Amino acid sequence: MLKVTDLTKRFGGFTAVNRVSFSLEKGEILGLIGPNGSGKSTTFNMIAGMLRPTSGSIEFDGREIGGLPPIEICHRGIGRTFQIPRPFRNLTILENVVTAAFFGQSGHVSRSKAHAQAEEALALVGLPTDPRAEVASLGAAGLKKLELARAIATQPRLLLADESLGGLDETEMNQAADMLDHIRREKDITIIWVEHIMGVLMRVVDRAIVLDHGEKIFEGLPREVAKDPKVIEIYLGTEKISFDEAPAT
Ligand SMILES: Nc1ncnc2c1ncn2[C@@H]1O[C@H](COP(=O)(O)OP(=O)(O)OP(=O)(O)O)[C@@H](O)[C@H]1O
Repeated sequence: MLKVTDLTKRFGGFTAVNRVSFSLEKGEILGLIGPNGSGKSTTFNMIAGMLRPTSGSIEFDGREIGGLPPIEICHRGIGRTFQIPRPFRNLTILENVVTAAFFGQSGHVSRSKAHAQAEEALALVGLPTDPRAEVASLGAAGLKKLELARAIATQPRLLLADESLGGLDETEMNQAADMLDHIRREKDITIIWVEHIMGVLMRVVDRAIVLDHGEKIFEGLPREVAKDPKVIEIYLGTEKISFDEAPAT
């Protein structure tokens, strides 16, 4: 479904992402992890169209999408969440999601269809579909859910979830991880999940990729990540540490 080949991004003389390649099969959840500044968001932003790749290719369903504008990428079926939710605060929760359904899909979407899709997305993440429910009533966990609902409402086939658990407590993190898994099954969506909180992530993903200094240093099954010497050395430090106990970086 997605094939990334030799993807590279330079900011001036600094290489933030260096010849990263990976592919993704339909229905998978791929975890993209790595220390701060390792190039996760830059990779993400190139796939979502917020950044133009310096070189390399990004193929989605066999067609090159590298360098296309974000709205075009969204219309082709790639939805994304942002690390820091920025909903329209002067709109209700439902209106925020209807707006995403309305503008995030290619072709004409009727008001009633956008409305129905928004209600479905809100129900899927467990937020109220009550048309009066205000954004101001949401805490950190609720805002993350709204972010997810807005992305789902665009009817993506591939969802890019950017650090969706930051700022949540442990119970909320586990609920959010279960929710992503539920969404994948329910909506048949493929997911790339960028996350710092590895214990929770590893429970849900099918495969993980680890970036360090813009390079891919590991790709494999979640259970193999914690055993990989390069990952232990570069990502976790030399201290013996279990992934479930690993602190958020
Ligand atoms: N617009 C930019 N201009 C210059 N350097 C940038 C720019 N965006 C990112 N970088 C640099 O590229 C590197 C990779 O950043 P990126 O945000 O992709 O890392 P990350 O793994 O997502 O980190 P975090 O976990 O902190 O979000 C960092 O050193 C960052 O400072």
